[in-house]
Amino acid sequence: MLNRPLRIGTRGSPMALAQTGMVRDQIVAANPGLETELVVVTTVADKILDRPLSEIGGKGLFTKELEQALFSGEVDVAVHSMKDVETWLPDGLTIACILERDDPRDAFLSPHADGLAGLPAGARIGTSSLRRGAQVLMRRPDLRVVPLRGNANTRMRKLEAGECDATLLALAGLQRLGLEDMARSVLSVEEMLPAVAQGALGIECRTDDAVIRDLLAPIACARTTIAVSAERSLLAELDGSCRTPIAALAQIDGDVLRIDGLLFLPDGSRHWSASRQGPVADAERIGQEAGAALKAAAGDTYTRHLQ
Ligand SMILES: NCc1[nH]cc(CCC(=O)O)c1CC(=O)O
Repeated sequence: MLNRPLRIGTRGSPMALAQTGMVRDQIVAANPGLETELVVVTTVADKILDRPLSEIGGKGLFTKELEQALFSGEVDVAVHSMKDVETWLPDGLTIACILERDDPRDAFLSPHADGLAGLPAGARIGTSSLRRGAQVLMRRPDLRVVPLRGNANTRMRKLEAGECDATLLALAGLQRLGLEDMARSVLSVEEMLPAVAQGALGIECRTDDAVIRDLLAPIACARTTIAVSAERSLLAELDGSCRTPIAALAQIDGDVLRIDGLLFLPDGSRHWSASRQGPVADAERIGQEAGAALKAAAGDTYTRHLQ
């Protein structure tokens, strides 16, 4: 047991604060009497709002400052959207706990249509996500993708102001903000395969901090941990840079895990898909094989344009 308040590090965006509050409630419910303190840490992703993150480059744009706060002891745990956690963590830190996944799908927001199919040719989809942009263009090459950055609230404001005709946001994020009514529809995973780990929250801590790990263990979700490990193995195999549009979703049915992955050229003109399934116990290997299959399918194009 910890005889002082648990210091919980979080980004300061409305979505980050909402989800960290939910995680804190779960930690306290599992550890009655534990006191907590939120520590808001500003990351590069919160500071640079006028350029796509894929252009800013570098790894860990959402996580680096939180990880520094973990190393310095300023915080004991950091709450992340697993989607924002880089493929390889720094030595000494670990994701000690992944919580039960929320809906991994993307929501469609637009004053003009109920879904992608309802948009007229030339309509502008606002997104700075290479994955969403490439996937939209793959299905509707007649649409235009325009950059749209900022947190979810900012993006909705820009949509209302007419900077674009439609946008896509993670449904889980909208739900955590209590704004799921803003969604005109939810895109099926066949129409828009989600990002690796979308909808899953994780808690990072110092690897050797056994006291903290014991506090977190009871709220971990085994199924989500397995699904996310398969998806992250796919990502690791592709060694994705932030210029690489990749989508992947692992789903568990009984003892069987199935993973679907997609790799695209950013303009959606080409794509490669791979699916694998097998026993849940082999999650990492299945993810890795699907990643290897994607890489092999893309061949030269991968080495030249995507790596
Ligand atoms: N890139 C920012 C980000 N990181 C995680 C989510 C959504 C919430 C989640 O996946 O847990 C979002 C916003 C979005 O994509 O709409």
